Amino acid sequence: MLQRISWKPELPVAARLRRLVALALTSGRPVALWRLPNTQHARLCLCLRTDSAYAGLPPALEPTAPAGFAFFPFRDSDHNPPLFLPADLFFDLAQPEEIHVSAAAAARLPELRQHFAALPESVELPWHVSRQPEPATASRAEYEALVAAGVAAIETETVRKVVSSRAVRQSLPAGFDALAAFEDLQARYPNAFVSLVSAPGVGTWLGATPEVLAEIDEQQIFRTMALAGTQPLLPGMKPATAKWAGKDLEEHAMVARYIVSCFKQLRLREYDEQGPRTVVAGQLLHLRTDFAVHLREVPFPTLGTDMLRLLHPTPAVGGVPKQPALEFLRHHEGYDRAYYAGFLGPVNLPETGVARLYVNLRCLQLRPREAILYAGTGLTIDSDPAREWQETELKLRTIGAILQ
Ligand SMILES: C=C(O[C@H]1C=CC=C(C(=O)O)[C@@H]1O)C(=O)O
Repeated sequence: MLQRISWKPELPVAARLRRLVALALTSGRPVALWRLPNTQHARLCLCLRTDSAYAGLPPALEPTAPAGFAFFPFRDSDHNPPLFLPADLFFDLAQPEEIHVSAAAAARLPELRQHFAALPESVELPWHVSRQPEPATASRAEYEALVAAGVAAIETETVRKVVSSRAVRQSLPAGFDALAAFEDLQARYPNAFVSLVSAPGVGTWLGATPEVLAEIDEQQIFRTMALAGTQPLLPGMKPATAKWAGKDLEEHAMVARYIVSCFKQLRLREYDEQGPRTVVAGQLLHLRTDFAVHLREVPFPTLGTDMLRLLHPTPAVGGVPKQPALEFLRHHEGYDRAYYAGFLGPVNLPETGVARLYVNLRCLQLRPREAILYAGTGLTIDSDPAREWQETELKLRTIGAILQ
């Protein structure tokens, strides 16, 4: 249980946010900031017990599970530890005069207040930097060869779909400020889940993702979505009348069928399926099918937890069948995705029983002088290497916009 306390009400909100982030970073602790889609205010979760932030299994989504923020890699490895930041301090910019603290934080309040007060006004934010080497970045020819290898694997029926991806390194513009970039992302992409996560051993990640992985809302409705199929949103275009190629429809259908197969594994028939329909994500259009289960109407209290563990990674970021597709990526992709295409979001924070986990797409990793941007594309038998390269270029623009 978190308790509310008054916290420096005289400080302007932006200054208070910056200083709370500084409180975490200057003491080597992890911190997560996020803004839910179609909401106004960001939230912050700060964890005082750094050792307890490293998780094993994906988080439980039941109301009895700890309150905190999950940040999971695409695949489990010692290099990219899964994180669950138990909420010791929670700050909601909608209620800026107070913060919520855990019992552990309440016991250390004098020390925290002192540290906070001692921070200089224009404190430098020492963002965490990943200890992993910079990932290899594919040239156009290398990426097209990867796509061709993916198509060949589909032709030989090793896989039916695989999502290839690449990383790009870009210098940071002079005076780049991650908190200002987080604000910029919120303004640019009101319907995205916008995040800024910084943790020891993990580094610092910024993103604006359109894809829900597993959500339980205030009405106790479990939701997930199939999001796949991409085209640019051109000026004057009406999303509802967008035409889709067979390749996009097929790529999308494989994700939707996979979600249905997860429900089937759990022997759950009472799900609602809507779509596919065209949705806007920044300057892109995607095909989306929404799935919902009314948890109050099915005797399945662990559905969210079980679905999360079955879903990740979905064929929107991995492939079909799952294991051969992941093997293909391990052998051919040629770089470490780290937290790109992993998942992130709050669990029981602040509302008990509400969890919102998203796929970490349209994201970048921050290094001292550069950013590493990530993007991928779903391949089917009809994929054309040049078009898939172009699609990664388009997807990179979403997060790349904050580096201009
Ligand atoms: C893998 C990514 O997007 C996924 C989500 C939507 C559309 C996708 C596609 O059309 O390929 C991808 O499955 C990415 O943005 O890096």
